[in-house]
Amino acid sequence: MDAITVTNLVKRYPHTLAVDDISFTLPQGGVLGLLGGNGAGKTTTISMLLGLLVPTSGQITVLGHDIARDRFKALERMNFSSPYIALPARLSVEENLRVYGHLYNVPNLRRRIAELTGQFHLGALLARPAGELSAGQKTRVALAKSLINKPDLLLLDEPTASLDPDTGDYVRTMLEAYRAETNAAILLASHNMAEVERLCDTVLMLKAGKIVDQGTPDALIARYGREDLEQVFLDIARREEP
Ligand SMILES: Nc1ncnc2c1ncn2[C@@H]1O[C@H](COP(=O)(O)OP(=O)(O)OP(=O)(O)O)[C@@H](O)[C@H]1O
Repeated sequence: MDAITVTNLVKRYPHTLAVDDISFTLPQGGVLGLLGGNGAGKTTTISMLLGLLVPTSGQITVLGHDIARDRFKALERMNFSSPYIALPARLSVEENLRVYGHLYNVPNLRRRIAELTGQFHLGALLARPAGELSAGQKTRVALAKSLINKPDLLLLDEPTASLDPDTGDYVRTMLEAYRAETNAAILLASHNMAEVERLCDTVLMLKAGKIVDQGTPDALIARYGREDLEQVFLDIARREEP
């Protein structure tokens, strides 16, 4: 079964066509990269996949459930991390993980929190209010929260944006291991092309809300005659669209 099927999705704001008739699928176990410059429509697309924003038109099916009618059935099997959605600031890191764990009805929550504390090196942060953490520390907590219910689908908006190179590399290794262990599907919006090349098996290039190219990172690099995805991204960003 596909983890995500999006058909003719449109989101129109009063002054902007943020998502302009896009269609794609993400198979279970796949990792899909959503790429595009600032304002291309990545966050809007992710918000619609989560059911936080209502599409102007189009259909979204997540883990077999129509998001317009049945989103709570899908939401319990998915999770997300985004720098744009803050964790409750006054709760400690541990309280945050506990609250989210209860929201998702996680069995053996104490053990799950201990596992994530180890994986994300959160031991020294557990007692601190989430609002007092540095950007990179918040990102690590948000990623731990995103795995609390062992989701079958993980939506990640800029998952490593504020992490130092060492921690970013560690987190990428963890995401690869999580996918390999669980066959989860991952949708990743990122401006880090090396990260996308490493993690994603398929990439969608968005520009002004439209999919202007797509393929595996290797196929795109070959098609544009380039050496890496960063150069492909620049070619696409700088060309005039018809
Ligand atoms: N709440 C809103 N009201 C009006 N327009 C919006 C709103 N949210 C986003 N937009 C517009 O929709 C377009 C897509 O924005 P979106 O945040 O999805 O882009 P993005 O690809 O995630 O960009 P970035 O890389 O900068 O995060 C932009 O032109 C933006 O100005």
